[in-house]
Amino acid sequence: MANAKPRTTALKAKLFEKIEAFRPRTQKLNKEFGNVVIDSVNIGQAIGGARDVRCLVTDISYLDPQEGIRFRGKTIPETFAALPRKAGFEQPTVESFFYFLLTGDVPTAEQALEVEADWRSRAEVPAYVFDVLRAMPRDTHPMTMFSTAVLAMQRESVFAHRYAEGMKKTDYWDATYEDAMNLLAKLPHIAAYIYRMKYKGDTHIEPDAKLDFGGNFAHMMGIAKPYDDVSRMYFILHSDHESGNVSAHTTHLVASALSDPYYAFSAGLNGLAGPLHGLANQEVLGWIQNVMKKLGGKIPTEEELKAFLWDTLKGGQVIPGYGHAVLRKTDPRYTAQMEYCQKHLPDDPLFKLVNMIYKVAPGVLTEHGKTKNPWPNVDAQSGVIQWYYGVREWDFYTVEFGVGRALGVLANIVWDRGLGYAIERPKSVTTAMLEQWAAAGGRKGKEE
Ligand SMILES: CC(=O)SCCNC(=O)CCNC(=O)[C@H](O)C(C)(C)COP(=O)(O)OP(=O)(O)OC[C@H]1O[C@@H](n2cnc3c(N)ncnc32)[C@H](O)[C@@H]1OP(=O)(O)O
Ligand SMILES: O=C([O-])CC(=O)C(=O)O
Repeated sequence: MANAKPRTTALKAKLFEKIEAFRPRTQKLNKEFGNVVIDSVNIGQAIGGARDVRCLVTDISYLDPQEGIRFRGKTIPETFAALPRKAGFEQPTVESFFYFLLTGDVPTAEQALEVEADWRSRAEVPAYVFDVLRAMPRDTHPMTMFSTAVLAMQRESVFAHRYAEGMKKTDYWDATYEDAMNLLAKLPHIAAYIYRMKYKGDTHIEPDAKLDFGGNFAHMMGIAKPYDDVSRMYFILHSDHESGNVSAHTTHLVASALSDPYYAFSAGLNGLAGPLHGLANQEVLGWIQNVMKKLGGKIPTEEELKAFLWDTLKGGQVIPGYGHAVLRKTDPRYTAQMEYCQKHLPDDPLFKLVNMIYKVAPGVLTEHGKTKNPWPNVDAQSGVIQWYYGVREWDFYTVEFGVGRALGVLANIVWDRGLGYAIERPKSVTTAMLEQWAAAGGRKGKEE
């Protein structure tokens, strides 16, 4: 079994201190205030995907419908401003961000370097993972490959191993942390391997031990600067979006059965692969290319774009990259990437087209009258940047999203185990019960 040796690092020691200090807050709330009502559920929510039901807890990020995401209390610009940078980097390292996400403290440059060294020591991908990937048909979707690679490594799980040996409940967080760190350290290599196996003639670039997470990913992808900074920004922006989104919730749910982080994250990736969630970023590129193809390769006018948006809606399809289950304004992750494009690729034709969609689509969606949020989400802008730097195989984009999302969902399940969260098991009811409660004006008795 690889990577089974328990380690002590400053990050782990700090995390332990934080978890120990936090536990009494959760325990007190649960024991003394467990009956305090914080929400109620109506029939629309039971049928409609539990929208807005407040029944999950996380302190790692919070999504305000108007303002967008805050990581550990900081907005996106505040987060990027606060984190230390290495000389010559425009963006903070993923390592510094992960330290922040996990502990809530902004690391010093040295503390971020320690995470770098720690991940480096765990980065070797077992050879059988590549064998598994190579055994799959080459036209398999890269998300299927990515999720399979993660699942294949389940045999490495420190959590599963120690659980079988009778690990104490108070140690669950420790084994989860070890798995999370082992897994994170390997993801850039696995993702880049899938990319080059599928799209670059099966030629591969070995990792460079001197590089950080984002830098090494760019290096193994075979893409020159500033793709390293692009990757750092991309992974940080896509990391976490509180707990209710499909990938975070799935990871949390599966881990609540004490399935180890390999099982849980692989499941989360399968949710991210849905077109209403992470896969929307590949759908956006596909949709744009369709517009251009229909117009013989030329950039559409605003009127042509409007007509194409209506065609999509009348065809019963969604406009990918627009709308959101929680957000009611332009996603600040969209804005952050738009600002990057304005600075680095202002004249790119695809960027101009995406800006044109931003000008036209909210009006069309508002007139269409269905969506509660006509504004763009993160997926509307991310593909443009990848395309510009040469990653034009858009079915790969969700794999990059998944590498970023790992940071958030794995940090969350470490804390879940630290705070002793229970197995998740909401109650289901039947349609006949809903009809009965609808006729009675609510569920009055406690009979069912
Ligand atoms: C990283 C991420 O996961 S961000 C989201 C990525 N997904 C996309 O961009 C796909 C396009 N967007 C959507 O499908 C939706 O807006 C979602 C899935 C993101 C949110 O879904 P919901 O919370 O159910 O949205 P909402 O309450 O506004 O939906 C109401 C109606 O508007 C429709 N609607 C919502 N967004 C759109 C859109 N972009 N285009 C067309 N119709 C839309 C819904 O399909 C629904 O129609 P229905 O009543 O016929 O079922
Ligand atoms: O919050 C959501 O439901 C979807 C989303 O934007 C994300 O997970 O990044």
